[in-house]
Amino acid sequence: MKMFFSLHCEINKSKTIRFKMKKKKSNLCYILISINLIGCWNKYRTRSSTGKPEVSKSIRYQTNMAETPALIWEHEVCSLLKYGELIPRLETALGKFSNRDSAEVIQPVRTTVPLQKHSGFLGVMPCYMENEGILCTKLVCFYKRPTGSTLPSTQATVMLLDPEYGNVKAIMDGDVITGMRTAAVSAISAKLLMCPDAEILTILGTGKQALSHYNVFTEVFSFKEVRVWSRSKDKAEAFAQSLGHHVTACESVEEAVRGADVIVTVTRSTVPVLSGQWVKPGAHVAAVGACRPDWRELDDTLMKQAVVYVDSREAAVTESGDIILSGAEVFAEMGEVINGTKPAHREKTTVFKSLGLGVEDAASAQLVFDKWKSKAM
Ligand SMILES: NC(=O)C1=CN([C@@H]2O[C@H](COP(=O)(O)OP(=O)(O)OC[C@H]3O[C@@H](n4cnc5c(N)ncnc54)[C@H](O)[C@@H]3O)[C@@H](O)[C@H]2O)C=CC1
Ligand SMILES: O=C(O)C1=NCCCC1
Repeated sequence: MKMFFSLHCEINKSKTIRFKMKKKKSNLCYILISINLIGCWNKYRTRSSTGKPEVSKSIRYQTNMAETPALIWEHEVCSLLKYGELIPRLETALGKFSNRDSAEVIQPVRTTVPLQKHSGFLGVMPCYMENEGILCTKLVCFYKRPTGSTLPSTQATVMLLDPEYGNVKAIMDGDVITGMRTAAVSAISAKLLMCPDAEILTILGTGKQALSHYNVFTEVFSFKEVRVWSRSKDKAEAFAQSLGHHVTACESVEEAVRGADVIVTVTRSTVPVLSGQWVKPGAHVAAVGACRPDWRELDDTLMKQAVVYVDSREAAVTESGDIILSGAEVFAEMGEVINGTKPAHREKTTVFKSLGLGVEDAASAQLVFDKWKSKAM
């Protein structure tokens, strides 16, 4: 085995020898690979019989045989991901993203494939963080569901890859990651942009994102009052009751947002639901829905009176109907505020338009994987 291996390396290293021995090399490589595979399989079998089906990295190097990817299910992601650890990782990731240094983050605007027959989209969200050795992609389907539909409006899967070998290291549930990282980023926006004495939180929408936003906002901040609104009063009441007695269900958007210091919009609406005329001057709005260029949650009045922050400038002018159709100017990325290169106008009415970034998924997935590995050891 040893003799064959060194010969193999020589051939790989020297282009001249490769060229001269071309015919021989391909035959030889064939034999070498076969022998390596047999060697590898023997090692694999030995380990399997001891209960640990893993191929060592050196064997993988010779054969390009990958370890079996870890499968991390929803309940595991749920038990591993905690806002206390997630928020600092996301702050770092957003700061790096806004540096536009390709060794830190390469993350294009997501590719979106229309699923016309099903009124939905497949979003492909890759991200490479070279300095941290993180290569990740999320696949997320999201839909415009009709009223009363019980089908999920978003479903996601996240894949972590080894950037050197190209194999998949882990496939994990993406729904909990999407719920938690989106809410955590909104909480970061509020930490930076809401008035320091904020007392009233309003959540418009009562779905998955509404719940994750309620969870993180009440974990990180101490609001005196929480209000929720849904198009159906019954739904708003059921949601409020599921959260506890201190949450008020409101009949109209206006009633829910008047006087609120922080407003979270997490609806599937494609037309404006929140009007600037109801928003208290100095309030902070975290706008999470309306992630298509022709979808809206916020009206022109609000978009024009607010200082607009985004997660990504490129994504904002490609994907956000609220920004594109209102003609509002983007003032800064959240990462620029984190880096101190743009100010946080806490005293003004602010909108954080969230679209969701692959870099947020990458940072979250790496955190899940690190914790999963340390638990498995
Ligand atoms: N910015 C980001 O990173 C992310 C954004 N999203 C978006 O956030 C929004 C909420 O997502 P989920 O909570 O997962 O969805 P969900 O389906 O669980 O909840 C949606 C809520 O919106 C309400 N709703 C539906 N149509 C409405 C309308 N026309 N007007 C007012 N309310 C309406 C529903 O009753 C429900 O309360 C979606 O638009 C989704 O695409 C989702 C994930 C990440
Ligand atoms: O970032 C995400 O994940 C999503 N963004 C907008 C639409 C649904 C998923």
